[in-house]
Amino acid sequence: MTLAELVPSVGSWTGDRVDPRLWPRGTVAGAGDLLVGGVALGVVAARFGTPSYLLDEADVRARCRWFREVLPEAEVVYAGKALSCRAVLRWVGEEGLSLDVCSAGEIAVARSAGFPGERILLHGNAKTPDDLKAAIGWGVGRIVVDSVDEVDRVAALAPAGQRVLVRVTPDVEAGAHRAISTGVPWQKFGMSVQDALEAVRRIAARPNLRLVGLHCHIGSQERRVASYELAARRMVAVLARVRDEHGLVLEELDLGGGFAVPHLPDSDEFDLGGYAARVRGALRYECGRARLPVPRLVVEPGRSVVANAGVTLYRVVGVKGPFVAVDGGMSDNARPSLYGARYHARLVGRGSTAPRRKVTVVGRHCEAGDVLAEDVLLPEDVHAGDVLAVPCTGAYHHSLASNYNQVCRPPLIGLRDGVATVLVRGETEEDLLGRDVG
Ligand SMILES: Cc1ncc(COP(=O)(O)O)c(C=O)c1O
Ligand SMILES: N[C@@H](CCCC[NH3+])C(=O)O
Repeated sequence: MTLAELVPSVGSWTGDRVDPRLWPRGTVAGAGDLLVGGVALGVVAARFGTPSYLLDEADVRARCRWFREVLPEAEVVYAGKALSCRAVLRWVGEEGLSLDVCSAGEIAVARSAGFPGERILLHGNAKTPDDLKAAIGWGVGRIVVDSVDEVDRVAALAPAGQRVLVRVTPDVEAGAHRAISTGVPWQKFGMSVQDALEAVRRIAARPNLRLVGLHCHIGSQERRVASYELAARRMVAVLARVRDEHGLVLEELDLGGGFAVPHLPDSDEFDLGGYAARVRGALRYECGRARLPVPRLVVEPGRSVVANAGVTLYRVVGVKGPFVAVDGGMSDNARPSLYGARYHARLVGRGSTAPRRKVTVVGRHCEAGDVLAEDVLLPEDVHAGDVLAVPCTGAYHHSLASNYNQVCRPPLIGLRDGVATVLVRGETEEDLLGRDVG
């Protein structure tokens, strides 16, 4: 499907304003529809059905370049848990990013995409023997050790010279929700400074392991640059203790990801320029004070690479009072129910001059909490059969999708230069029944 086939008059695509922070860059409104990646959303809904996840390739690539340009001194590692499929891994790999994985399954996708093992980091608080074997089988560059007793498990399987990092909990409270705050002592990831020093001691005693750095990830959907700056300062203090107590000067400092993305119109983008300046300054200052060389910075963005490049299309099934019910829900977007996340929605595929009213877009699942978007303004004449587009759905939607109520998971459609391509096909009832062998 080409742009020319879809859009008879590109000149008419200049209608109402589309918030460029919320929708994929280059999204154009007009003629009652939105053009994303050069493709009209109403046409995509008709061709591929609903619900469908859409992903703008140019936008994903632009966001990869944004990280590399703003942080030229850093290694940028895409956190594949946000959205992992072969096409996306090829795009981020071509844009020069490394990759963070946390399971044998994610390694299988990376392998199948031909993502070089050398540029992969393995994470996980409970890496199974299969995860470790898959990682080592693909020759992953680095393994991030998450506990003291994991050192022995990694060492038992690792080849000579395996590079490792130690994950530290810097006691910085961050993240938009308790469930995604990962830098504090009361959650399961990483180690206290004391345990990290013990892990360093054990790693140093293992001839096949080479400790190259420390890691922390303070949380997700974090807006405050100051939280990262604090984490950077605390991590340099740990680097200094590793040097003082073990005589090791580590070359890398991985400060993780978690950079917040805008979910609603007019919300701010993460201040990546401010992050670069303040983290850079903090590292220089603290390393100078501790007489340490400034380590190579590693960052691990997931959502900020793919979230706003994604849009989900739903078809309205019915309207009841304030509720507009659609043909998807918590099986394709678990985030409102998991984290109280809020979303925007917009009518696409047809224009409407009807006055707007505040509605709640709800899903089709058997849960009262199956709410996709609260308090959104939609035209009063929205009715069954209409198509709604929900932006900011590229991260942790496809990857968190389920078959709740035996609903099939939607396809993932790539959009680029006016062409829509299936990246991951939608599930069918045959897929569901194929596993049910009892
Ligand atoms: C270790 C690690 N790195 C990076 C990320 C990426 O986070 P986000 O997608 O919020 O950038 C996560 C997930 O929160 C993580 O656990
Ligand atoms: N899945 C979460 C974030 C956790 C990411 C991994 N530590 C989200 O949707 O925001």
